[in-house]
Amino acid sequence: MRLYTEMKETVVRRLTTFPKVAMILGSGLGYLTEQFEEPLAIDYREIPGFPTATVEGHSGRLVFGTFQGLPVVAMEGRFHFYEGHRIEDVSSPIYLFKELGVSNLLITNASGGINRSFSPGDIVAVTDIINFGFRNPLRGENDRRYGPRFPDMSEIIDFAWLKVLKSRLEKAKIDLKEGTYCWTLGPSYETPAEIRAFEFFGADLVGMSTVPEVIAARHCGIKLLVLSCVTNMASGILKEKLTHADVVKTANRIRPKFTAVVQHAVESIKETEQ
Ligand SMILES: O=P(O)(O)O[C@@H]1C[C@H](O)[C@@H](CO)O1
Ligand code: HPA
Repeated sequence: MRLYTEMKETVVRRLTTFPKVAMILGSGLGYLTEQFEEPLAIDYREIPGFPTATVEGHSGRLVFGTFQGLPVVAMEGRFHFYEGHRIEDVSSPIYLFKELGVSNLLITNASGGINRSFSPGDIVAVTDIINFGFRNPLRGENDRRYGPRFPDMSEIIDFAWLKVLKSRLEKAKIDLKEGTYCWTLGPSYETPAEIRAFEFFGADLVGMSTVPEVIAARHCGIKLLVLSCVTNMASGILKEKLTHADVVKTANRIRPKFTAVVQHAVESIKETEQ
């Protein structure tokens, strides 16, 4: 699509190395880019056709650099449908990554825990998704250069990548849970009745992002891993009020653990390629 080529051209003018790995950093998780060597930040407003990030905890920059010895790019802040973006704009960064030659994408988010065995501060590898946002970024004409009209969704993540990550984390004694993420539109948090319904349908986590990005990544064939930070128990479970300030606070509290898990996730890419 012309738009993605234009985005790429603008970005490429500033780059010396093309990224191999891309990351989307969820609410309060943008601090990860502090670990990048030789960082280069490009404001979303400089990229033609790129939406702007409006949510607190999402600073709105693409940060390039080296992380664990690999060339990477991270979105400090993502686009949510509830911000008023068109659904195809929410997923547009994925196609920019594809144009840049990215092979592996790590999507992260903050979420509410529905599964009672989860606690705030847990990190969960998302192994499946439920689209209760009822929007699909592939609606409209299909651009066959990126992928098929009807992409398969039977395995949303790269399980070989997850397997290596799990074995590394086990050795490092870092806990990683697994679960299904359910997307709701937001921006209001869910009601307790909605959470009971999502639980009935098999959801372990609830959040307001990620699913459009996953669909786009599957469409264009980028290897994917999804890590969710449980920032709170979902509505009604603990009888407490939910606030975005608390979401960002918990994401910050687990900074060392989250950073370590992402380091292992990127190291794992090297092992899956051996
Ligand atoms: O971008 P993510 O999914 O990490 O952010 C979550 C969902 C909402 O945007 C916000 C609610 O607190 O955090
Ligand atoms: N619901 C939806 N999105 C979220 C939540 C939640 O409980 N926590 C963080 N993002």
